[in-house]
Amino acid sequence: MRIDVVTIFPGYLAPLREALLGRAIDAGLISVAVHDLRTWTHDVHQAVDDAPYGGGPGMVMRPQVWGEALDAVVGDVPSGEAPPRLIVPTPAGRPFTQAMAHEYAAESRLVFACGRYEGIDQRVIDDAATWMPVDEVSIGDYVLVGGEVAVLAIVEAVARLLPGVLGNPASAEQDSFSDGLLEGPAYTRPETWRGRAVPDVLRSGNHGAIARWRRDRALERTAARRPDLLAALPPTALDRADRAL
Ligand SMILES: COC(=O)COc1cccc(COC(=O)c2cn[nH]c2)c1
Repeated sequence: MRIDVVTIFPGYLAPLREALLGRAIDAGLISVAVHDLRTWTHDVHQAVDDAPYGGGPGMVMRPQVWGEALDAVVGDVPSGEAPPRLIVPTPAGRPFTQAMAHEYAAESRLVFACGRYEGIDQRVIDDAATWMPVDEVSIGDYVLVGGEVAVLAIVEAVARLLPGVLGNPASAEQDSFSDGLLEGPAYTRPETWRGRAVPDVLRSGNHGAIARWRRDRALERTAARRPDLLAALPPTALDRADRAL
């Protein structure tokens, strides 16, 4: 997978080259190119923003700069080849989910546009949408200073789904949300720690009982923390034993 990121703070994306993702890049599973948006400014101040039409606080990112940047970064899409998907992290976006992470993992190329200030001039999005799919996505209901942190989160969530990136692919299959529920509690040695023992069932070797116990804990946690996920489950997802909980 080829990943391009356009940002005014390229250094913010350095963590992509660490650890797991760094190894995936070295293994050639992912290529990451980070581009400084100011490359496409032409004034001495390298201005990337300007005052908002209609007034109001803050600044808006200029369309000319972004337009040239995306033209250059995306480049000419060879005919017959699918264009890359442009992903723009924004508080006003569609919620990013594990299902979307799987969709993105199937793409051969992703381009990320990191907005700042009050955002990018809407015409950049509207223009880009005429020649590639554009997703405005939110990683949560809060406001960051810029899209870079969101790109780190999205790239990590997507990259770990790519074959060969995770040492143990099974753990991606048993992710939280993979069965629509939150992951339950996990334990490792020692058997007792600060007077707290590991639940006996987990040491029983009874795999049926262990699976039941884990599902019960996942259902309890989901009901307590994310009743919305429980409500969204298809009726067939809960068996009789689940309902008895
Ligand atoms: C068209 O899109 C834009 O103009 C994006 O502009 C901005 C402006 C400020 C901050 C951000 C970064 O995203 C978030 O804060 C965010 C994403 N998820 N949850 C919070 C992006």
